[in-house]
Order: sequence, then structure tokens, then C-alpha cells
Amino acid sequence: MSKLFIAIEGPNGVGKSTIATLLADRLSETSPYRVHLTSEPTRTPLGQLLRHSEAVMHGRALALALAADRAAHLETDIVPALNDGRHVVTDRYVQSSLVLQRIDGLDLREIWSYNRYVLPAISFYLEDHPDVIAARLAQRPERTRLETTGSPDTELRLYREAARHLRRHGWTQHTVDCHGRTPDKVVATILDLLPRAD
Ligand SMILES: Nc1ncnc2c1ncn2[C@@H]1O[C@H](COP(=O)(O)OP(=O)(O)OP(=O)(O)O)[C@@H](O)[C@H]1O
Ligand SMILES: Cc1cn([C@H]2C[C@H](O)[C@@H](COP(=O)(O)O)O2)c(=O)[nH]c1=O
Repeated sequence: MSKLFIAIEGPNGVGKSTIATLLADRLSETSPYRVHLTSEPTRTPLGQLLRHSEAVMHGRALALALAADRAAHLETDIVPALNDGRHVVTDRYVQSSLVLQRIDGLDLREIWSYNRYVLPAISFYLEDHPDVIAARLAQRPERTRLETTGSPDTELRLYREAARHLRRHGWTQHTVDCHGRTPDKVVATILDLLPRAD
């Protein structure tokens, strides 16, 4: 049986990196299989270039470059890890594009057209109160262009629309309310929702 492919998604600052890292740790402790933790944009030269270009690359060009990074991510990293018998946890995946590239001016249909061949993941959408997320972002010394273009309210709304879109395409989707819950509690909820891998 193939191993689990899990995407952690949600607005900027909601806690994706914290939860993805902790989930990978807990999953390695509780499952007989190894876990591969990864993220998008990737740590490859293309992904790093995108992280550094986000301020100057916009709209369609950025969406296509992110989709290319994702296609290579699947081909050279995610699928080989799954075939090697590892679970994969990714911090951001297709949903990030279905939300952030909309904020950057594209419509859902165009973004999906660049991403529709990807391998579906079991997706967990982290949600918190917009004021909690905004307070965290306000503490950051620097904000990215897309963080300042959007807002927690807008991202939460667009993530719900992305979930509806992917549900229509047969993806398994879970929304996880993080409000007032420690990272340990959030991860325990996610572990309870995961199917058993034999
Ligand atoms: N459940 C939680 N309760 C309280 N604080 C949390 C929780 N989850 C994460 N945090 C804190 O929120 C801040 C943002 O977390 P993190 O960097 O993981 O968010 P992110 O969604 O990955 O952000 P970005 O989208 O910018 O990459 C960190 O200071 C982290 O410690
Ligand atoms: C996968 C993905 C990422 N982005 C943007 C959003 C952020 O500016 C960075 C990632 O930052 P993080 O704090 O390390 O999560 O990349 C995007 O616009 N669209 C995407 O699909």
C-alpha cells in the first residue's frame, strides 16, 4: 500500500511550518514508516529563486514558475519518497497557489489549469481567528509582498473556496480549528483524522 501524502495549508502565519514539523516528528514516532518533511517553494535552486523573486515576479509568470517547481517537486522528491515507503508531509502545496495566485490577480480556473495534473494530497487547512493571525504577522520584522497584498480574512475565505474546488475533484480535505489550541493538540487532531497506513 502506498504511504500517506499530507499537505498542511492555511493563511500566512497560521502555523503551517510549526504543525508540519511537529506532525512529521509525531508520525515518525507512531508509525513504522519513515517520514519525509518537505515544503514549497522547494529548497531547490528554482524554489530558492522563487522565494527571492516573489517581490518582483507577479501574476501569471509567478504562477507558472510555482507550478514548474511543484511538478519537479513531485517528480524528483515526493513520488520517489512515497515509492521508497516513506510518508510525505509538505508545508504548502497546490492550495497555496489556488489562494495566493488569486490574490495576485489570476482566477481559479487559470491557476487550476497549471496544477491539475498533480498528485492529490490529504489536505489539512489550518484556521484561526483572523485577529490572532494578524497579530502574529504584525510581529514579523519583514512581510512578503503577498502577505501585505492579502489579509488573513481574504486568505481564509479563499482557502475555503479552494477546499470546495478540490473536493469537487475528489481530494480528501479536512479543516482544523487551531484557535486557542496548542501545536500538540492540533497535531493530535490531525493524527486522529489520518487513515491507517499498513
Ligand atoms: N497552535 C499554535 N498556538 C500558538 N502559537 C502558534 C501555534 N502554531 C504556530 N504558532 C506560532 O505562530 C507563529 C507562526 O507560525 P509558523 O511560522 O509555523 O506559521 P506559517 O503558517 O508557517 O507562516 P508562513 O505562512 O509565513 O510560512 C510562530 O511564532 C509559531 O510559534
Ligand atoms: C507554494 C506557494 C508559495 N507561495 C509564496 C507565498 C510566500 O510568499 C512564499 C512561501 O513562504 P513561507 O513563509 O515559507 O511559507 O511563497 C505562493 O505564492 N504560491 C504558492 O503556491
